Amino acid sequence: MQIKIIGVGKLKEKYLKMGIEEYTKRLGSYCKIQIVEVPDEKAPENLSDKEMAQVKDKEGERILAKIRDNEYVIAMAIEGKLVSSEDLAKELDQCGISGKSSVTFVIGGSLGLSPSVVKRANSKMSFGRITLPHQLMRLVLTEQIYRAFRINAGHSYHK
Ligand SMILES: C[S@@+](CC[C@H](N)C(=O)[O-])C[C@H]1O[C@@H](n2cnc3c(N)ncnc32)[C@H](O)[C@@H]1O
Repeated sequence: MQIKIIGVGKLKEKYLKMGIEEYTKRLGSYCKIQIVEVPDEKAPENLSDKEMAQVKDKEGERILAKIRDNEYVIAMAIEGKLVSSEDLAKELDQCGISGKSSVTFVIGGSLGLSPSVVKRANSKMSFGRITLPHQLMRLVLTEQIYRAFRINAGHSYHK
């Protein structure tokens, strides 16, 4: 299976880079994993609603340009379907069984995802009603994907 994570902006913090590197290395035994970064738009505090929508739309266009037609897209969204680690494992397993071998997770920028990306997504997944910074979300998601593969393989790790 091919897993792609699309995120907005470059990772800044060393601890996040190190964590993501560790889990992508571990995931190498289970799938092909690719992290794709698209450039972010400047989003100062005082943007109007219209300007915020424009920022999200521009980032959204860049995200959509990285998604091929055959990819099963999971949009990460606070208001999406609440899932457990087992639910994520099941969704990935189901993708494998039904021949969807390219699964792409999309994480929005600081203002969230554009409606066009949400429309393209096959499902909308939430890790709880808390707001995680988008760069930390990349690390949490990488760990959860690793956990999901361990669960599906029946390997110890998940508690
Ligand atoms: C800082 S958050 C964006 C906050 C924005 N107000 C919103 O409602 O989307 C950046 C991105 O991280 C992801 N994210 C943050 N917390 C999440 C959560 N609890 N569950 C799923 N995705 C989350 C989403 O993809 C979101 O677009």
